[in-house]
Amino acid sequence: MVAITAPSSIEQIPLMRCPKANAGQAAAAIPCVDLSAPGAAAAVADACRSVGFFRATNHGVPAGVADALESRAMAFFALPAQDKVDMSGAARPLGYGSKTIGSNGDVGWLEYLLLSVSSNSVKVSSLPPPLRTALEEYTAAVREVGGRVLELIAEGLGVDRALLRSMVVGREGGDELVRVNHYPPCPLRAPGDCGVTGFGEHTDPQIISVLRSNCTAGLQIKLRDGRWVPVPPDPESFFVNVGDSLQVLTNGRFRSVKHRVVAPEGAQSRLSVIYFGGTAASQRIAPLPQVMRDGEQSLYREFTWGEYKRAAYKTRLGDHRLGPFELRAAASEPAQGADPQPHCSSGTCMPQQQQVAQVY
Ligand SMILES: C=C1C[C@]23C[C@@]1(O)CC[C@H]2[C@@]12CC[C@H](O)[C@@](C)(C(=O)O1)[C@H]2[C@@H]3C(=O)O
Ligand SMILES: O=C(O)CCC(=O)C(=O)O
Ligand SMILES: [Fe+2]
Repeated sequence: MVAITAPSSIEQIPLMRCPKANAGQAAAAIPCVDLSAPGAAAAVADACRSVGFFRATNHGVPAGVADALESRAMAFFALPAQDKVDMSGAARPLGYGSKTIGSNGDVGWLEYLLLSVSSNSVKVSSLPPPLRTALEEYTAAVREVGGRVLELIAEGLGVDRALLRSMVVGREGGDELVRVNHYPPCPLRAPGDCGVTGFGEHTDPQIISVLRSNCTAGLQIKLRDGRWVPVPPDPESFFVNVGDSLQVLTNGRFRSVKHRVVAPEGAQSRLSVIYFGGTAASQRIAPLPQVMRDGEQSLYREFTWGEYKRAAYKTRLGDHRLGPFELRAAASEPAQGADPQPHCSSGTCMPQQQQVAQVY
């Protein structure tokens, strides 16, 4: 057993190895879409089909809105651990969390706030008022970006422009979340070619996710050919990813992208804010009839967002959550979900589970 002592509010977490991604390929692999350009709908649909992820520019959100949230959030995370819990409640799953993600044993080198933001009220009573205000302003702005992207996706798919947006934005009983993740600099070093896991590989269960980060790198996405590439940070852009629900709504034409975060090795923290656009619990998640070709069968059995969310929250982060809902082998990925050690070139890495058990 190796004792790891780390400074600051994050004391000890199991060391998990997060293989380094292929930096050389990043820029070319990540589509960039100017949301205000005439061809934006086709470009968004292309990006969702090919990668399931893109960088969005010309989104119309003033820099000050995100900057204000960033500074308020950093001030919050600098508070003593007990104050953060007292102000937000311990994550179950909403609230303040540190090192644990979800309730099924996942850990990462991070602390976070996970909030429900439907109808634009941040439902945590005792957050510092300036943070609450910054969160509400940011949420209103990022929701608009999400809504615009959903309109563009609908247009790109050739379905009614309002169809997807109305499942998420302003939807009665809708399920929108905002997550603020803080990854402090990590003093630990994983052996071989690996970093320390900030947030383990996973797909997002919702329809879409819209992410904004500060200048500190760490996010990686998995391309369709299996390669992991780092996402160069760009605080002026938003990064959009396809969630599991959109994969189903398009009958697999768009694929929810696997992504993960490696903890920062330098002196700077990573701060990311993600808006998750989910729908109402009663909403049926099934391929949109307008996208289906004649005679095309659904790849998934019928379910509602409520059913999927309940099932998803019983899974581990890296599990293939859509697996139990798939009807045909064609739609499936390896049943075990996360690769044991997908791309560690040193060849010395072990499956995460064993690492957790072994290294403390
Ligand atoms: C391990 C888990 C954390 C998560 C719920 C889950 O059981 C599986 C999905 C995870 C995820 C990933 C995307 C979002 O960050 C999140 C809020 C979500 O909706 O699904 C998290 C969940 C969480 O942190 O509670
Ligand atoms: O923090 C990040 O950059 C990504 C986090 C993430 O994927 C998530 O919270 O679901
Ligand atoms: Fe995610």
